[in-house]
Amino acid sequence: MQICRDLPSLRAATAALRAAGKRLALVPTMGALHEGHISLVAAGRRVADAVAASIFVNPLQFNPNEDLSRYPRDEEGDLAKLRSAGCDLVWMPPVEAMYPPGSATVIDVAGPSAGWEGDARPGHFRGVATVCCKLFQQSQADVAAFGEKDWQQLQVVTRMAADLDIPIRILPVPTVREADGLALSSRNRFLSPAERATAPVLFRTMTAAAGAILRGTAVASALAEGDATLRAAGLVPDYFALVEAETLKPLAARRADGPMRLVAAARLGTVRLLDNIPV
Ligand SMILES: Nc1ncnc2c1ncn2[C@@H]1O[C@H](COP(=O)(O)OP(=O)(O)OP(=O)(O)O)[C@@H](O)[C@H]1O
Ligand SMILES: CC(C)(CO)[C@@H](O)C(=O)[O-]
Ligand code: BAL
Repeated sequence: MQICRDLPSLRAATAALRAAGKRLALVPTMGALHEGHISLVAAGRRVADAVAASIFVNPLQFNPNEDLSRYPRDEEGDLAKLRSAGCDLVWMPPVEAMYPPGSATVIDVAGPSAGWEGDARPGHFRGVATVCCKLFQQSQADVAAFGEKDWQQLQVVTRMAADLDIPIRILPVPTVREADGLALSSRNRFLSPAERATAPVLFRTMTAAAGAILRGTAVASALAEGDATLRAAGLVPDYFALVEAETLKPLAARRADGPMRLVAAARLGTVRLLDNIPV
């Protein structure tokens, strides 16, 4: 497994793969890797000949009041996991290599960036879209794997790549969950044992609300009941909503003309849990 920390060495490594006729899959991450990330590497391996993972905690997608400084980092553990997952290349640039002095270009994706995470974390998707566009250009990958766990991010990145005519396929990968339903996330390590025991209520409540909507319960009452269940369990929801799957536009009633998604974010102690399921 080759480790690249500067752009010339990444370019040389990917050029060699292309010269050998290999298709490259990119797995963008912020490190602190878990089985969710490893499933992205496995998905990449299924559709390409080589997999490059990036590890970069992107300051541009954090607000000043957010948890950039306490974002978990574990370079040694991450590299060991990627090696045993069969990853071929790791791109881990320092911040100055990603954003050299004088950098002045950002990417704003309207449409799916609006609302939900876009409201809760102003500027977040500008940072995500900008760094993903740079990662696509730097790696020249054929495919990029993204987890469905960050559903809105997946739609923003898909829209951005299409709008900017970037020749890359965005590959969605299903959410990996603990046995009790909690979606794996690097931030779960900050849950206390009591909070960890409570956390699966989010997935259970979403599943119940999706079932109620499919059985014909009015969308507003299914969502209100879900919100109340979360609050009763000690979570503080930022949102609990039914949306059009691709545009993230809120739905006040079931749609018959395309896929729907239930999206939710809720705070539990100092941790913000994020999840979504199809309806
Ligand atoms: N449980 C999961 N199942 C599938 N993919 C996941 C899962 N968790 C994260 N991913 C995907 O891994 C990629 C990198 O995500 P990231 O490094 O932010 O991990 P994370 O665990 O979501 O961390 P955090 O939520 O604390 O930021 C994204 O495409 C994300 O959707
Ligand atoms: C896609 C990503 C690696 C961009 O920094 C990040 O938002 C993440 O880890 O989901
Ligand atoms: N998974 C999205 C990365 C972030 O929380 O900033």
